[in-house]
Amino acid sequence: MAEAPKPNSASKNDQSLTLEKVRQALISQEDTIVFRLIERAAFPLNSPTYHHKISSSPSVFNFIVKSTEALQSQAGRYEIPEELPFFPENLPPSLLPPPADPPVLHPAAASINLNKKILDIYLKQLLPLFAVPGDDGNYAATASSDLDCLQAISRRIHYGYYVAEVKFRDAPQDYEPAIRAQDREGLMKLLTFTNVEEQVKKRVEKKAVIFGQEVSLDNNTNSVKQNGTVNGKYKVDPSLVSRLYGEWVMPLTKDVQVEYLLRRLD
Ligand SMILES: O=C(O)C(=O)C[C@]1(C(=O)O)C=C[C@@H](O)C=C1
Repeated sequence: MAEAPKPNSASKNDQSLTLEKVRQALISQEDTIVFRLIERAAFPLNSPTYHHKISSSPSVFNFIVKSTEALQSQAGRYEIPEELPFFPENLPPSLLPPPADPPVLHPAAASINLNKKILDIYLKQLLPLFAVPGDDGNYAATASSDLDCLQAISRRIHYGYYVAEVKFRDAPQDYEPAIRAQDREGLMKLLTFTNVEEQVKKRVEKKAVIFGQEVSLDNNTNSVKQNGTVNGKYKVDPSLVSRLYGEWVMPLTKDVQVEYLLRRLD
């Protein structure tokens, strides 16, 4: 029986890997990222989350993330190539049998992990932009919401493995010379589509407008005007979501692609 399509992931079936499907998966992941940012923005910054010691951990954030990752590792989360832990040290192994499907990616993917950088950017640059100052005491829920955001963003960025793989398979003659020359700049140029990036930024901004509206029963709810400008107050600032993609998510996805391609012929 044919498998139902999985729009959030194009990785399951080797034969079905096309650039269109991979891009479709990235579009679907945008929804997850925007919703999770909206959830996080419902809490204030709650800065004690990041420095209140708990048990042997330096913070509630650290405690929640490490404990959740240990549990999810046992349930097989990190057997999926694009799912990467933020604290990989001493994780318990998966209790599930290894995946039966043949691997889609070159083994080099396993050596590319930008999570340290993603975590640093998230905590130092993103959070202060998305979360309003304040402290409501909900530290565990805040940390858990942070992990939801981080996992969705990290997964999207490491999905660059599949984008790179499909681009390589579609045009090995274009990519091989740059790979052999280990030409990062050349590879970056080959895999960049400025028009697609502009569409992504516009679409995520629009999603933040649509998903982040206050819904009320009167007629004065926020609206997208016909000229594309927006009206009203949103749960997460739509221009920030566009900026998140333009300054961090897409550049890091491209870094993953370059790193993967550099090793693709090993
Ligand atoms: O769609 C692609 O071709 C991608 O490589 C993905 C992506 C992105 O991160 O959204 C990255 C680089 C391209 O310039 C356009 C978009």
